[in-house]
Amino acid sequence: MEIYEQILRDFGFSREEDERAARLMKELAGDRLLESSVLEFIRGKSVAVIGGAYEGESIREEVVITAGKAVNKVNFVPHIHVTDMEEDEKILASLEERGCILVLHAHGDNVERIKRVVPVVQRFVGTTQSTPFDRIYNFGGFTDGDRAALLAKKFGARRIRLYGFDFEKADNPVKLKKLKWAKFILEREGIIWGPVG
Ligand SMILES: Nc1ncnc2c1ncn2[C@@H]1O[C@H](COP(=O)(O)OP(=O)(O)OP(=O)(O)O)[C@@H](O)[C@H]1O
Ligand SMILES: Nc1nc2c(c(=O)[nH]1)N=C(CO)CN2
Repeated sequence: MEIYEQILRDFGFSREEDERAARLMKELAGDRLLESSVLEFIRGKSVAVIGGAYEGESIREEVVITAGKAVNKVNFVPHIHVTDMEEDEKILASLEERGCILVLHAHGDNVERIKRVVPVVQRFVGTTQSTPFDRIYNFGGFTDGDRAALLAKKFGARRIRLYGFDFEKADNPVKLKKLKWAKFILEREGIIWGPVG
């Protein structure tokens, strides 16, 4: 069984609702959806991916990708921000204005966020965790952090370093279960290995 199907079962998510959310994102964004080629600049670069447990460690990589609410913990504009839009839409609009490429993820449980965020941003890369279509992409992964790392891998990062990834640190059981999947996916992709995290 593919990982996505295992995740659907594990959490009781619905593929149909994920797909409906992705179609809604497409409808609301239309030709404001960016081609994935805007991410090609990653090729050959060292990439830092910043996760939710980030505590200000210094970053030396050429490209910085923030994941989800981790963006609230950095004091600079990342090159790319990958999110299922739990952050305030004003933050997302402001990041875009300041040159950050937004990678916005549609899933069955963030339909209200799609309706709220898509109208207030200009252009963005849209993603789904189900079947991709028509400029709604699936670069792999599940949580914001592992999706960000898989995106870096897909676009040919020379090296990927994770900051703020602590797979044991969560304030509720669902979050902990999500982090377990993130770890599993990152290990399977060879982005982390052994007893890391
Ligand atoms: N201890 C941690 N707490 C939160 N996130 C973590 C942690 N360790 C790694 N991460 C990664 O950092 C990402 C961004 O963290 P954040 O706290 O914003 O989570 P989130 O917005 O709830 O993410 P998601 O919606 O993907 O669950 C997560 O998606 C996860 O992949
Ligand atoms: N349907 C659905 N998909 C997801 C969800 C979620 O809560 N529901 N959460 C995610 C990362 O937090 C990623 N994908």
